[in-house]
Amino acid sequence: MLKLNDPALLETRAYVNGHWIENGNSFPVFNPATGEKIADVTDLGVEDVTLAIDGAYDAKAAWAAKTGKERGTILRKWHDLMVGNIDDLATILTAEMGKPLAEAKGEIMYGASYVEWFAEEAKRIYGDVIPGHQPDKRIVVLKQPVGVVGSITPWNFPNAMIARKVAPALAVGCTFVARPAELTPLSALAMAVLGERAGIPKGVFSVIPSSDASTVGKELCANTKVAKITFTGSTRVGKILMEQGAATVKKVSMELGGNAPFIVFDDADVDAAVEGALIAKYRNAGQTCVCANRIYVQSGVYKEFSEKLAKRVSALSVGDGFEEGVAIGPLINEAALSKVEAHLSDAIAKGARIATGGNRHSRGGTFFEPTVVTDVTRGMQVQHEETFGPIAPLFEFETEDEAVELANDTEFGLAGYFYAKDISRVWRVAERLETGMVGINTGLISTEVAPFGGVKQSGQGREGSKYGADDYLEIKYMCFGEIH
Ligand SMILES: NC(=O)C1=CN([C@@H]2O[C@H](COP(=O)(O)OP(=O)(O)OC[C@H]3O[C@@H](n4cnc5c(N)ncnc54)[C@H](OP(=O)(O)O)[C@@H]3O)[C@@H](O)[C@H]2O)C=CC1
Ligand SMILES: O=C(O)[C@H](O)CS(=O)(=O)O
Repeated sequence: MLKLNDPALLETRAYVNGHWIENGNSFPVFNPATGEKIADVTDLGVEDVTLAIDGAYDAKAAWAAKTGKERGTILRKWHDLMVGNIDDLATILTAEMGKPLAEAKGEIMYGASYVEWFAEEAKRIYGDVIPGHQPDKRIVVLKQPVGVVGSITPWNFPNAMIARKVAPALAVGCTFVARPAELTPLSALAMAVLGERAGIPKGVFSVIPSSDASTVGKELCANTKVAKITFTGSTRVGKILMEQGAATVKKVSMELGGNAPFIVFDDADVDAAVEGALIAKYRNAGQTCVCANRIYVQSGVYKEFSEKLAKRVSALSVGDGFEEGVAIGPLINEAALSKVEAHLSDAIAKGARIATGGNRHSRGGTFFEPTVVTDVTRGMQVQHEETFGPIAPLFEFETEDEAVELANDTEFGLAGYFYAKDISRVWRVAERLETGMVGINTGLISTEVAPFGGVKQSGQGREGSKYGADDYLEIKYMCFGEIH
């Protein structure tokens, strides 16, 4: 049993229209570090999903009629409760997802930062007044909430990925039905407990755990009361949802897969680049969409960088996220581990060499040694596929053009990183990278103040920043005639 200051935060019932419900069906949630079952969570069927959508639809008028300040005050209270319960929220998160407790606390603060940001933005959803096109005309543009939002999110950031969506949605007056990943529903349910305490009205925010993602997704996409689908996860599933949503012309926000290049130029600060690579690659054991998936190092610094990186990586501690000092937790499941091993064996078979790591960890289970692989070349899977694990594949390159061409040789375009000092090179490379986000001399770019999102097949829409509310708003143009 988890040791919580407030045991009520370990909620296993579904939260539908302000009611905590059980229906006799449940699915188990396991701790990936130990394999132990944490809890059995209510398993909702499509009829319950429809109930949640109906409730969100019925609640939207009154919620949108509140002032931005009134909605913002409730969101601010929600933020304060998340921060005030950070220890319990992080414990629940580490237990169900596996990341080290320090990273889990970081995620709680990161998720809460979106709630805080949009608590403030709620008062600033401005429209426009446009000079009329005829003497008697006056033109006004309103921004209005899209309505009911259906959300589907992944297991790797089970708090922040929901917070990054629900905060702007509620801030502008939308209502929200959240379906968390089957592997990690407890963080979402804890958010609902605190949302209820913060005063979010019944029906405005529901959490619908389910073991049947496909059926829930189909209902969210098909139900005409749902105005928008917001999704974070793989590009494969994002395409399914976009196709399913097309039948009712659903608005979509898609935060999809990544394949981030990390480029180290000859004029880089190599020590800084090593530190940047450590966080960009090994945060969440490499299970983030903005992880450095490919590391390109210019020949002049290749030996120094690869040796320094391998030395730092070999010292990373692997273990249960609750253990002091652990940097690398377990992978989420056996399938994730198999993908990591497949990418590694493919690279080795095609001539790559292991500089450190390369094996399942002696801890067993889904623990894997943080790994650095050198002599990686274009024909290997790690160049084109997202590994989603603690493997750093190093490619050597000669020229800037070669690096940019290699970096852009992917259907993905979420994040990209590079280290260089020459200011002209910095601008040239940053402008040429085909990504939605670029880290320059930094390996950590995620923040609520900036627009998070991708191009190409990494998705569409932006989350966070002054741009983040736009995804949840419609523009209405009003033309006043006969004004004399
Ligand atoms: N751009 C971004 O911000 C992020 C992108 N990702 C990407 O997602 C992948 C890893 O996450 P992962 O969770 O495995 O991705 P998936 O796309 O498999 O799952 C994401 C969510 O979609 C649900 N889902 C799966 N199939 C369907 C379906 N047919 N209809 C509706 N929902 C469905 C899953 O449910 P369930 O798990 O219960 O089956 C889960 O809740 C990687 O590619 C990663 O890059 C991940 C996080 C952030
Ligand atoms: O799910 C993810 O991978 C997150 O988007 C990564 S981040 O926002 O924490 O960088």
